[in-house]
Amino acid sequence: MGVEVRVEGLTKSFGSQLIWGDVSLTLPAGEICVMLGPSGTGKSVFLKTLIGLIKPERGHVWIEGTDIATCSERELYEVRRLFGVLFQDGAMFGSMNLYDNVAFPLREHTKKSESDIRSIVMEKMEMVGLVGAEKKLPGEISGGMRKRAGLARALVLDPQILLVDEPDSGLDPVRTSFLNQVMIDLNEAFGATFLIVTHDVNTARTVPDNIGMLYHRHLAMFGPREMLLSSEEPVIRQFLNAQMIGPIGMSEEKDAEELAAEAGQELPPLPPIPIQQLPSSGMLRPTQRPPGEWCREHGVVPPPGSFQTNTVGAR
Ligand SMILES: Nc1ncnc2c1ncn2[C@@H]1O[C@H](COP(=O)(O)OP(=O)(O)OP(=O)(O)O)[C@@H](O)[C@H]1O
Repeated sequence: MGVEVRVEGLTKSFGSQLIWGDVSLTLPAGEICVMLGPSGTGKSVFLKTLIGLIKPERGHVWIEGTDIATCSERELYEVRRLFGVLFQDGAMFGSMNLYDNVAFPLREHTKKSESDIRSIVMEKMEMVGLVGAEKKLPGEISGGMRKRAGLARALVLDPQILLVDEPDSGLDPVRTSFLNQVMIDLNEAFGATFLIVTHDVNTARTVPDNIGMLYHRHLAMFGPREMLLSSEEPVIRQFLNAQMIGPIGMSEEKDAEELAAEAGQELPPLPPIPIQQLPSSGMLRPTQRPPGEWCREHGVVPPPGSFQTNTVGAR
């Protein structure tokens, strides 16, 4: 079972540049969360702060009673064992074949025998659909395969928390869908807590249990998927529906002139909320809520056509 990550009042600047301030949210144990936001809003900085690679000026990141933001190096080393991380480019060693890349954390951090290492590596390679590619070098395979190899490597130490930075960058929509399915199946199998940073609106709409969005140096919203997909909040509505009308412009925020030019323009209606993607087993994951449950519990009427199986992006 994954562990909860509780973020309280987190603030980070580089010099005089505030990246984001007063960010508070909880990644619930075992759930899949997605963090969205226009380019440059500090999503990668947020991931790095969660594993203590970047120190915030203020705030806390609580994991099993340890505050990553203020703990000692020794405590940090211990807590980091709970994490698996997939960086944007897969961060593979170019001169090592995939087998050795995936085996690397086991050889570095454990005293396991080579035969134990082999069985773990092959198990994870199978989970991400890479059996048969063990001898290939990272430069000889596609971007999608590199991401899956990175995922296999992030899993070998059985992490309780998995951080994934832009799994879809550079992938076509079909490969993105495959990778999403792999992550959902892994969440079902291991129950780790997932945080996925993405720009892909379809991924954000169909994969996670919760969605957050960083915008304009703060956390604009964080909550259950159905809450954000039914939200009328302009920034959330514009981003999750990939629309041009709204407060977000090319340079993050539109200026007064741009906003005035849009005054009176009618916003398109909210599109239907798709069904959340299921694991390959076809059963709900342990932390997955039935379609429409959040809306019913909160008296929210979802947009017409919501939760019908034929919605684009749903299975
Ligand atoms: N180590 C650093 N020192 C100084 N500034 C940094 C550092 N790391 C990131 N930044 C700045 O922080 C801001 C946020 O960067 P970050 O990469 O987190 O954005 P992002 O939301 O992940 O963007 P994208 O979606 O384009 O990947 C950028 O302006 C970046 O230049």
